[in-house]
Amino acid sequence: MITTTGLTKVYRSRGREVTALDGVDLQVAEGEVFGVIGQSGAGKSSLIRCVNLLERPTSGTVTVDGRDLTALAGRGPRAGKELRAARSRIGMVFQHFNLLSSRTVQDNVELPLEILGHSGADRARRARELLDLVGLSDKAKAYPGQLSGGQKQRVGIARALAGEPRVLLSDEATSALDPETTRSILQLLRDLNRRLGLTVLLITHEMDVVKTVCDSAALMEQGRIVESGTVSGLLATPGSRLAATLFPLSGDPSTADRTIVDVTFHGDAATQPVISQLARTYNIDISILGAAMDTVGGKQVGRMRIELPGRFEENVVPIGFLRERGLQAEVAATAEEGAK
Ligand SMILES: Nc1ncnc2c1ncn2[C@@H]1O[C@H](COP(=O)(O)OP(=O)(O)OP(=O)(O)O)[C@@H](O)[C@H]1O
Repeated sequence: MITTTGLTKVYRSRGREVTALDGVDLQVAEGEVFGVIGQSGAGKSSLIRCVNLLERPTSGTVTVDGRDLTALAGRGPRAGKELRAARSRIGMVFQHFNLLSSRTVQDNVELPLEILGHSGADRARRARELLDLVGLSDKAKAYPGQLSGGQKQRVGIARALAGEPRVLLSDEATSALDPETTRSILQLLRDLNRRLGLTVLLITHEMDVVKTVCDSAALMEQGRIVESGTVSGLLATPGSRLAATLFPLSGDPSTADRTIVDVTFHGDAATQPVISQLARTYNIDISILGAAMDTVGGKQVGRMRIELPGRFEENVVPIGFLRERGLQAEVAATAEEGAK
């Protein structure tokens, strides 16, 4: 649904150049919630602003729903009109809501429809439907100043949906909200994704956001995507930094008389009593040093750090047993030798 190839953005100001995007190749599949995570300055905002051409990329292409937006932006006066039409099919939700304080909630939601030239009656009907969808029917006549942060963001989401977009871009939509409100807004995005088949690309600096709603994720650093994939695929990738950050584990490294193994559970394997089977089959004592289980994108996943008695060579068979049962089992770094 969204593809970028070699996307580059270089800002030039006062003789200085800042490369915010450095050849980003991104692929977001239809109907998924895709999260881009990274620290401040990694280039996340530049990426999302280039995806809907709010910002002109320096080079590279952006295709949304089969339309090459970069080509539309480049073809003279008519291009502006075509680009606006294509953009109306991409909704955008902002961190600070960007509502007009002098307009009522309903008038804020109607705004994009006004710009698209819909009649008054049509606009009002559509705005009421959208407010109903985001659970704010009773606030139609209120002004933004009378709403809580979460309610303002619901208005922002209703407005983003006015043009019946197939894609929703979310720029840190929950960063200004408290944890409980964050959860309810993420739940709303998830519901909309499912009910409307909406593809959602969101950027965030919060791992919890990725954990709660994303099917896929990418890690961004210094203008580049350094890891990306489905969350369950990343969890199954040895050495994945995203997986380790989603499920951090602590515990000392393996030594001569013990082997420390990090086990990743996902899919069917997450619900099987594999650890007790392992202990029984090989008659070994297993210590659990740390564990993090959670629901990611509606599926149970998790990681566990366990200790097996004896050095690595003596535990090859038990580790094979875990892998045979569909679990990812990695030996944590040994004190002297580094990772096996
Ligand atoms: N309009 C601009 N002019 C010049 N430099 C800019 C501009 N916008 C962003 N940058 C620079 O580009 C780099 C990436 O910024 P960007 O805002 O895309 O990152 P980010 O990951 O979204 O960070 P944050 O979460 O802090 O917004 C930064 O070094 C930033 O200073």
